[in-house]
Amino acid sequence: MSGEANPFESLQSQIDEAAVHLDVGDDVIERLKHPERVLETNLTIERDDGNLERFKAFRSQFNGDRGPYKGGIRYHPQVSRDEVKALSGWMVYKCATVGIPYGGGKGGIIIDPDEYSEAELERVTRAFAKELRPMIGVDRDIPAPDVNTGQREMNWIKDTYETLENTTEPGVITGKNIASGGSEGRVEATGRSTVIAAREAFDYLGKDLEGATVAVQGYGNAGWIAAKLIDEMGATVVAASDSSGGIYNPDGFDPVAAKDHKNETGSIVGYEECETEVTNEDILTMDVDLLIPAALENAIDADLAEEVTADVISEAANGPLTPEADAILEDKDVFVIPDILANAGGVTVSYFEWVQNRQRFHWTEERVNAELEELIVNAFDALVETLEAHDLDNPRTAAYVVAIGRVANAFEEAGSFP
Ligand SMILES: NC(=O)C1=CN([C@@H]2O[C@H](COP(=O)(O)OP(=O)(O)OC[C@H]3O[C@@H](n4cnc5c(N)ncnc54)[C@H](O)[C@@H]3O)[C@@H](O)[C@H]2O)C=CC1
Ligand SMILES: O=C(O)CCC(=O)C(=O)O
Repeated sequence: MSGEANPFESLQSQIDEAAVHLDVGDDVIERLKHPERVLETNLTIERDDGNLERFKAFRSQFNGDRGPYKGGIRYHPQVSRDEVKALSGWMVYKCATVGIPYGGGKGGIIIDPDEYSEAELERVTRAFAKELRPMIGVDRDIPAPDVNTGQREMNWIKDTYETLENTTEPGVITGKNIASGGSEGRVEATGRSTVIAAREAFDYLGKDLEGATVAVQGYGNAGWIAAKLIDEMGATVVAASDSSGGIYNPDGFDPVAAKDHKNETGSIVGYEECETEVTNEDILTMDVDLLIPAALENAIDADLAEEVTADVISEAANGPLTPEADAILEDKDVFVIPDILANAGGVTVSYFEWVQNRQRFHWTEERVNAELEELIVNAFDALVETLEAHDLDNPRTAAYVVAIGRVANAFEEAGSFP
């Protein structure tokens, strides 16, 4: 977590903003602002040099009213209990926004994966999977990738779970590689929904995506795929950054070649098509039509928000704006597609993966992408309908109005259990 804002408090204020537009009791809203439970655990593994090292890890199960808890696992030095709580809450409202039958969860380990060998990371991951085993399950809680985790870690968790449970249950985790039961299109899904949502927003605002300029903060799974796909849609990616710095070419550059450069050198910085190096702040305040923050929370605070010049922001990252920044951008008429819709492609295709695992069946990539497209477009339409029906200015508030309504409805319909 970067910056000063506490993401859990940001989540709660986003819920409060929407709650005033809903006919849901304060007691129910209060329930929807806190996780049901949080596991805090310590993982001790043997380093390659024979010494032991301890890592703190978390799994937050925020709300299960609409289905099993669902959400990724993050490896990062700045993981914290409150960050994991916030991320798990955003999962609840994300799944409700796109209408998939899940609640929300999220996990994380306080670790910088760059400092450890692959064998050490496998031991840490398997130790975490052992701790998670009693609380996860195909109908209970289904983890997935997030920052610094991917197919490799998901495969290890699946294998540990199945070994300890003496079963084969690939649907206990999503984001696996294809051979281990993964879905076509999952790797691309987060970036794909980010650009589908952006395309819909441009259409809604009467703006042309063809030739529109784009800046992307963060060039990992979500960011680089968004850059590649928006380029394929006819927009021009002029700037991008990763944790080492940023690159800029006013005429645009090839996002795939920039990714190749990152794969070869560890960073996009130095990519030859972009002679100009820029800071992350430059990227976020650049005069572009579309800004895609795809790194971490709190990337844009109030001060930076004053400087933002993009017309549309599509939030690939979770929680990239502080609440103060959100309010400033609303005043400036920047159309912000909230994370709980823009990046919902990841969990949506995770849902498709889980469905395929349960069916013991494999969908084509065409089918995955077509079903994803339909769900994201429908969710965008519901957001716009709510925005207009409630005369709201902030698309995030509209998304929360839709999502909280659905979660509260599921809770109230379930009745009370003594
Ligand atoms: N992987 C997924 O399926 C999903 C990811 N997300 C969100 O997308 C965001 C990015 O996640 P991934 O792409 O999966 O992670 P990743 O680990 O693949 O990539 C993260 C990228 O952000 C960059 N970065 C980190 N700090 C930065 C900084 N201060 N400035 C600029 N770049 C910085 C890193 O260098 C890296 O390029 C996170 O907020 C995550 O929660 C959301 C939905 C699903
Ligand atoms: O694929 C999933 O289940 C969750 C992805 C995730 O962690 C997110 O959407 O933030």
